Amino acid sequence: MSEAVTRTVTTPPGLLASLDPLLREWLPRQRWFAGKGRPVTGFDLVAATELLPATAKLGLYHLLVRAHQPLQPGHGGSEQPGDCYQLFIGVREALPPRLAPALIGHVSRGPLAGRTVYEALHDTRPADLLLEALRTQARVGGLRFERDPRQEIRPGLVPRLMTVEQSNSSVVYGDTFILKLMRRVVPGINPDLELPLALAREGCPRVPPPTAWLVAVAEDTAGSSHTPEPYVLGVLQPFVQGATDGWELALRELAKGEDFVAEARAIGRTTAEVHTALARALPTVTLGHVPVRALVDGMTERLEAAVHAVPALRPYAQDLRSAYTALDDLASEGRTWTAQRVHGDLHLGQCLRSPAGSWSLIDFEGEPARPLAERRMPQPAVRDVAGMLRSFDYAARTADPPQPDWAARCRAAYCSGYAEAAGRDPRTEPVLLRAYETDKAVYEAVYEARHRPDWLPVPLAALRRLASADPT
Ligand SMILES: Nc1ncnc2c1ncn2[C@@H]1O[C@H](COP(=O)(O)OP(=O)(O)O)[C@@H](O)[C@H]1O
Ligand SMILES: O=P(O)(O)O[C@H]1O[C@H](CO)[C@@H](O[C@H]2O[C@H](CO)[C@@H](O)[C@H](O)[C@H]2O)[C@H](O)[C@H]1O
Repeated sequence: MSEAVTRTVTTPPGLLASLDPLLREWLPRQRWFAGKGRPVTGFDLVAATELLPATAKLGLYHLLVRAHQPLQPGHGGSEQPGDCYQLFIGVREALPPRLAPALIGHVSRGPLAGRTVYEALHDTRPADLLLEALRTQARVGGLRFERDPRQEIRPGLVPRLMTVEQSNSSVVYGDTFILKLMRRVVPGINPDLELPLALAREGCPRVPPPTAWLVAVAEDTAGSSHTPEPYVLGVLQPFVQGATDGWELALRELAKGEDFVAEARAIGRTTAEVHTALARALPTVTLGHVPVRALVDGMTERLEAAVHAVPALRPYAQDLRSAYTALDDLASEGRTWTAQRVHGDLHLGQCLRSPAGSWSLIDFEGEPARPLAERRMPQPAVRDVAGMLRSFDYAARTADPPQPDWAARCRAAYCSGYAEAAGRDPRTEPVLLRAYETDKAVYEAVYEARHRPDWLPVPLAALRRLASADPT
């Protein structure tokens, strides 16, 4: 094992002020920027670490910045603290043409005046530096690069930034590892590291085990906690070579007019294996009437907020509420459910099939918009099942004409596969399943209205079905 490299570093005063006007314009254009639709009016520096001095030919700064954004209209027009983002700022005299898409801008004042700054993850040297820091377990300023000492990282793997649509940014190293760098970050334990680590300890082969990770200790004055909790900023894990994700595969089969039942069954088995391992690895709790009431209240609140944000939901709202009250009624009759840690945002895109045909699950951070504490709470495993059932429906609706029978066959096969591996069939819990499917489709309606309005009819069609007396 290599010795940890510890460096203390200082960053030039006035660094953020000099970048401010450029970042205000650049940040909202990034796919991973969570505050779309509201301008950025300024920044607070949460942490800054110099990874390469800007005095050299190539400089590199690691920044955690909190973006100020005015509140939505109707909230008095004042500003809220806003989200904290992880940025990798490269500094050069001028950008070579291959880095043109990475340009942030030309700095006109302050310590970097006259230099060009850019998104450094596009560049080989900064990406190399991150892997090397993880390999050597470096400590730089408040940044801690850590790794599982049992896993080897070969030096010199060639990096490439992934170009897929994603909520964070990932760099693939030599088709051997993938480093996911979180963008919107909050202090505290991130389930995207916590759950794969717990699954690796259980020996669950269905989730790539974290090889190394990056955390930061930073005092954030906007945070409520006085003892600063570390931020989990990145996770390195083995890259599944030649993998196809379930979404891509499902669409391909649909286009060919082929069934997807064998794969749906295999994904069901995989989900159940992961759930079983999570229930062994981390605490489970029994949900009685009081916690179920809280759950139902949460679902109802999300529905009310969604109806406000997406008026097209209004005609179904009353009937959808009944999906939640039915669950509450069961709980008041004395029914209880086991809750455990779950994936939290499971859909076909989170299932990877290796060329040999085995499935893995990725991306355990949960629905990014929900608070961390909520994402880490034990929940009925049916929640993930509901997410997958929604995903088969999504896939079937991209076909022209939509293929509801295809979806129904996949949904049944998925539940059968789940039952084979878990020893319990999610369909024996129709009330719970309907409540969670409704909650997910409500989330999707808001997500689509915000990000992909053309897709809004997909969750709306599902909500129409779920609002009917027989939602099967
Ligand atoms: N271990 C892995 N092996 C191969 N590809 C992966 C792996 N992990 C993630 N990917 C690819 O990277 C994409 C983004 O990963 P994900 O964890 O879903 O990031 P995000 O949360 O930013 O959406 C996935 O859709 C998948 O294509
Ligand atoms: O990309 P993330 O994993 O953060 O998830 C978000 O985006 C997903 C879309 O990319 C969204 O998923 C919805 O669309 C999928 C098809 O593109 C479909 O398979 C899912 O079932 C559906 O929920 C996801 O909800 C959102 O959190």
